[in-house]
Amino acid sequence: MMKGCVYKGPLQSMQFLELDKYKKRVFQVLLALTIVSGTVFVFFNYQRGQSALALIEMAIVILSVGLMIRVNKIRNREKFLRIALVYLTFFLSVMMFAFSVEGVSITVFVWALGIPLISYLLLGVETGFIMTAIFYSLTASLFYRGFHAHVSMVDSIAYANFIACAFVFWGISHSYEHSNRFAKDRLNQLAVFDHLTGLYNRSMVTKLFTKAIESPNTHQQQISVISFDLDHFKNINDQYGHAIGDEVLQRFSQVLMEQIPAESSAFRMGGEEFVVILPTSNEAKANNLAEKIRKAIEQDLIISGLPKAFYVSVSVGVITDWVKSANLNSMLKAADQRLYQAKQQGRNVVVSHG
Ligand SMILES: Nc1nc2c(ncn2[C@@H]2O[C@H](COP(=O)(O)OP(=O)(O)OP(=O)(O)O)[C@@H](O)[C@H]2O)c(=O)[nH]1
Repeated sequence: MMKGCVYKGPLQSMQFLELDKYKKRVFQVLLALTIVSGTVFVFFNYQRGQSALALIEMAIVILSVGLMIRVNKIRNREKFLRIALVYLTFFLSVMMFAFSVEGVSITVFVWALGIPLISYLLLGVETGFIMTAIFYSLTASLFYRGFHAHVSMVDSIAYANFIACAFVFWGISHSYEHSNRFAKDRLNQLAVFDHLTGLYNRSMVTKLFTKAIESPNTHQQQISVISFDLDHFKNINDQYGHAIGDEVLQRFSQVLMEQIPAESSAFRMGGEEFVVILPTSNEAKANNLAEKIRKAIEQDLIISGLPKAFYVSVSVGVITDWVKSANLNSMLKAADQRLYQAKQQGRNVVVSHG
């Protein structure tokens, strides 16, 4: 079985992880809650003579209003995470300041339970973990500094409950964000790659073709589309079963990945049909590549579990066009017509004219 296929297409440079909409929503909710509760606390703290705290709270309310107006326009994931990190650091520092104010009620520490929740939901697993570790440690030291002298007054069971609760909140936030990321990665994978062969799936053709022709300095160049269709594949399934048929598809995909150059991409279009997009190409280059792949497949294909090697061949259609006039649909259509001619000519051939 083929494992760990190396993708040669321009995957690395593509931003698949679009800005998580839910993180944006969490941020908006946090901002809204900060504006409402912050305004209440500004009045409350001003009334009881805590003007320094009231002033800092007012600053965070104003900052939150500003961000609330801007946050919807942020499209870039990294930028969003940077802003969220700076905001949350400021927000949690204000919380720490509130914990350290002289004469503060012990109940104010209950707000610390929200630290892992907002850190993980906004910033993800790694940064969420670091933020929680830092601000939980600060909370613990501020609690110790303010209350250790009166610790006999504190109900020790309530104290233990609070600590246990803090760790439960941390653990749940961590595992939730972790499984959420796993599910998101899996979804991205399913949306992009064919599950059997690991090649790009059909839905990626338009995206990667557009990316190839829109790359800088390609305007004066040519691009090729190569269509492949395994010959008499139905016979393989009928003769050896679908599992062996699947293995042939995987082995062919492996050959494709080994042969195509780094800047190109390979797709499984469905069944036993494959396409390669070859940027910065010309007719000779595309033809040579198609021939090389056809010959590589023509060799004995050794499949595990079978008593002897058997032959597999592929028919190929090639089309090359100038990038400035290239159109994906017409190129795919032309490559398929040539592929059809290859089948008509008896299979196991490359057709690049006609
Ligand atoms: N094992 C396996 N078979 C598949 C898969 N998808 C499609 N097929 C089979 O691929 C076969 C395609 O057969 P045909 O379209 O008749 O083509 P062919 O036998 O290759 O004949 P030519 O293309 O004319 O050479 C069918 O038997 C499908 O069931 C798959 O994922 N796994």
